[in-house]
Amino acid sequence: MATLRCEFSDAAAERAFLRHHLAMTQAQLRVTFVFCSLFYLCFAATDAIWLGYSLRTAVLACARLLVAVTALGGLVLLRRRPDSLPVTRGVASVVEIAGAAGFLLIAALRPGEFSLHAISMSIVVIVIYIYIPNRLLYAAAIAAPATLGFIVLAEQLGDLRRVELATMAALLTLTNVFGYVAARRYQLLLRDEYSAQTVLKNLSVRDPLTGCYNRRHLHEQLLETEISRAQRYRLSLTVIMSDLDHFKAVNDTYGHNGGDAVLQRFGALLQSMTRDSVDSVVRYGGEEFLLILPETDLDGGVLLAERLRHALADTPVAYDGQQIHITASFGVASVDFATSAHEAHLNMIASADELLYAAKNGGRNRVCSRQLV
Ligand SMILES: Nc1nc2c(ncn2[C@@H]2O[C@H](COP(=O)(O)OP(=O)(O)OP(=O)(O)O)[C@@H](O)[C@H]2O)c(=O)[nH]1
Repeated sequence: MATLRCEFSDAAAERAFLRHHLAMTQAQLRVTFVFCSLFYLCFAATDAIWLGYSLRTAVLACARLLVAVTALGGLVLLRRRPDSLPVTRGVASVVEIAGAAGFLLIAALRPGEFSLHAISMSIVVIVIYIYIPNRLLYAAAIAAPATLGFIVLAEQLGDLRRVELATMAALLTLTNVFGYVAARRYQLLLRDEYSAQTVLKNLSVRDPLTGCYNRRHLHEQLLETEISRAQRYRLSLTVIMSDLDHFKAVNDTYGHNGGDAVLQRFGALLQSMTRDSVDSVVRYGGEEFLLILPETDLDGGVLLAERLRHALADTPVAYDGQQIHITASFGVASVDFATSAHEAHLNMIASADELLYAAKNGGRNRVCSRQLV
């Protein structure tokens, strides 16, 4: 975790976290924007009371309207781009900047009430840090300069004694510090909770030895999701069933830990040579692994299986100062949902299993494949 930013150090993990919370973030932004618009608009009444109906009141009304319009424009953008992280972040930052700038203008045009403005400035700072969900760094980069600008305005335009000004500056600095600390704690809490959820989820869907998906996850979700997607878009889907050759002999020669090391290496190889977040690697049985390859035709599946076969056969597994030579056999079954019969996919895994055993019977360390029609 990056301490100051309070974000995951790993950019992919941070993105996944933000995606996970995107709907909640947008809902919070919507409520906040409506509230902030009302807040700015309602206080137009106090402008009229303090300044009467003058040009200044009209300028103030425009400034308030501008903040409200920016916030409402943000609402429209969020509705149009509900899946976009950059848009969500950008909208949050722009509304924060507009709110802070609008408030400074209001304070400058009503210079007689800087003590009251200081209270409102504290609220603005807290809203920026905590109420509007945004990157902590962005919030700090907006709230701190806005506070400084406010103190300069108070010094230039406000009718304040030195001691009053110093107290105001100290209180507003503290508001920033507390706002930052509170926001940081909240961000930490959200990320801790997300990490715990991810660990639990991983425990329930992954095999602890190899980190590959487990068979339960395959049957509960993976397979159905990929088949429905391929059916809907009339795409190809390929599965590869693979099994280490003479694995029992590895266990007998190097012990169970040696066998485990080979399984881990094979699992890692399968994961590293397939596409992240697209292909799925499942530990199907003891030394049997299943690969699900969306948008891949038979030729692509065979090419990958051959690459995997060579990679495993060419690189012995290092274990306890020894080199374990191992090979694997592969069965590749593919369905083209644009052309195949309606029920062709029903026996995909069974077909890949049959092809795997054909490869075993054919002498092992080989690939057998078939297009299912
Ligand atoms: N170390 C270890 N061994 C396992 C694990 N799961 C299954 N096995 C072993 O894997 C071996 C599988 O042996 P067999 O089914 O005879 O297959 P094989 O020796 O690979 O022979 P072929 O598949 O015909 O090439 C058995 O000895 C199992 O005990 C595991 O998690 N760790």
